[in-house]
Amino acid sequence: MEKLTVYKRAFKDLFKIGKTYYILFFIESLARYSLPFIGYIYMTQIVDALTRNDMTRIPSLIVQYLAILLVLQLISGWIDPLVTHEDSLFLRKLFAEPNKKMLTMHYHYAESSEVREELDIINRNMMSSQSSLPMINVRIKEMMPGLVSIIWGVILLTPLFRVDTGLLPDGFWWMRPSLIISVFLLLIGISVWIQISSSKKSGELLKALLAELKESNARFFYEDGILQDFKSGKEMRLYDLTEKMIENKKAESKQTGKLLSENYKRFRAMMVPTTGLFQVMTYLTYAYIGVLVLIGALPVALIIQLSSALSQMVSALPDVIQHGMMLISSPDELEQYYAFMDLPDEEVIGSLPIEKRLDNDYNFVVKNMSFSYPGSDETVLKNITERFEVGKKYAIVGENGSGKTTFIKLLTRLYEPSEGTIKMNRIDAHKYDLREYFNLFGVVFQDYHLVGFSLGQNVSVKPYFDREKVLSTLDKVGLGNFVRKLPDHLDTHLGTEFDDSGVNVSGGQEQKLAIARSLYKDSPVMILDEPTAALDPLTEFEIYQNFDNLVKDKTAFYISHRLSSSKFCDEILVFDKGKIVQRGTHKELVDQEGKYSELWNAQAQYYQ
Ligand SMILES: Nc1ncnc2c1ncn2[C@@H]1O[C@H](COP(=O)(O)OP(=O)(O)OP(=O)(O)O)[C@@H](O)[C@H]1O
Repeated sequence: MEKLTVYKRAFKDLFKIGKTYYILFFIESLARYSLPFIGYIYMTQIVDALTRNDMTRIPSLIVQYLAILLVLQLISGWIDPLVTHEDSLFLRKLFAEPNKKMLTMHYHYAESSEVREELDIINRNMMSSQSSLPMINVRIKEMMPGLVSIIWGVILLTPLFRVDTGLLPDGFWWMRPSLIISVFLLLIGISVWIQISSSKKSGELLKALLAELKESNARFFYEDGILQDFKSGKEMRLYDLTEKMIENKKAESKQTGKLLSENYKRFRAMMVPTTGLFQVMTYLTYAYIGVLVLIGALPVALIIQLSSALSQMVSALPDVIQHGMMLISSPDELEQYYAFMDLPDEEVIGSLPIEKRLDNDYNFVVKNMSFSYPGSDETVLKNITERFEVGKKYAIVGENGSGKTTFIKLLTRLYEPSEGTIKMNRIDAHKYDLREYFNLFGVVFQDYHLVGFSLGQNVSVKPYFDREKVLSTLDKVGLGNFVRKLPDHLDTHLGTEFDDSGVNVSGGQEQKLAIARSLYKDSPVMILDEPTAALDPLTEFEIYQNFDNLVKDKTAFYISHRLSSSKFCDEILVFDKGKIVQRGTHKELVDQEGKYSELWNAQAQYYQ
């Protein structure tokens, strides 16, 4: 993307997300920073009236001035709290954008470590407001007083153009305002150029510095995350990690602080020539205005207006230039931000609606399916061809890393096959609307996540839910009575992060909640990936016994390392190194030579 396009897009996005905030902010800034200039205008007029002995004008000038002052103060006083409120809403929305994107982008990007690292960097950049969209926002805020001063400065300096040049003494032709203003503009141009080149240098220095700090920053935020996560508290205590981490953080903060303050000093040093030049220009212009008044080419009263406008403008200029330079100094981060935001979304793929069927007749056929994870050369699934019948229970077994979970990710379309097809009811699965396709599956993954909502909301995944249905689902997984005994029943918060009256459940109970969530969804296909790993043997047995009742006439896939569980399934698929090497009932496979009997016998010997 071209630099200019990136900035245009960034401004557009900022104004889109923070439209109300910016409108209020502009009005408030205009009202607040115009106040002194209104004062200069009226002071000039009052002094002018006094010098002309025109006393009748003075009362009306004072009334006008006070009225305008009151209106402007009322506007800024009334809008100020609104701006603060809108500002915090706007920043929340702005910071949420990349995280929202993470939830809408195609899943394979969201799972890639590179993309997650990019999100981390983008979030860090955003939090520090050193780059990316929040940086532009900060610069706009910082530039605003200066911009208002410059606009007013230009307006108030216009009387210079009305100077009667005929009054200039002979030989003082060079004092013509047009010439002086041209020299003035030229000097401003030179200062801007000096400032631009020093800002460029400082930008490069800052970039080099940030690159130097990249690793230490990443470690700093990673350790921060661990220190803040109460779940890591057990290990932190038992392995005495807290002290070490705090020491590391102190050392890193010290090093970062030192590097940043050195850079700041260098930056200040670069500013010296520009600030000096602006000062000299100010003095020269004061002298010029003085001479014009002395020779009678300008009314005395205008000294107030011209000199005040000039000093405000000249002191605002270096700031505006500096912030402007900072604003255009980080296109790389913006490009990185937009490369992330432009990753394809899930919705873009597939649009066919899925017929709602009460008989759950959704069948799946996998043909010559192979798969490698994006960016990896390893073929994780190799040429799989299988047909699955509606309403059957399938066990998926195999050693670690044999491809079981990956197969489920492809079946559920979290990933697309690299080769081959998955057909659902004889149509390519990727042609279906993805949201509707996802709804076909109730899944419990190994790394399931429950969130700090109420128990009822966790099971239903909805803010308002059918309490009877949730309780009967919890009964099915053996949690009903536990929840009924809690003082707040289904409204009890899961975990105590946000609510002290919440409940911390055991690993097994969490797993039961995750199973209940997938049952409540009542999808035609159930997938349970290691759903009983944290359950005690008795509960596990109960769940298996009850499995038919739990999944009813749904098609079910059941991944488990405890092979005894596969006995409850109609068929077993045995994965080995990315291939399905055996398929059949437990009875058929256990007596056959092959991977299944090998695994079965290996496990059985521990129970003899
Ligand atoms: N996101 C990923 N990116 C790259 N490779 C991956 C990713 N997830 C899994 N793999 C690799 O794919 C292979 C199969 O992994 P998968 O999780 O499907 O195995 P599994 O049979 O479910 O294992 P386990 O029994 O340990 O859960 C492994 O070699 C794993 O390292």
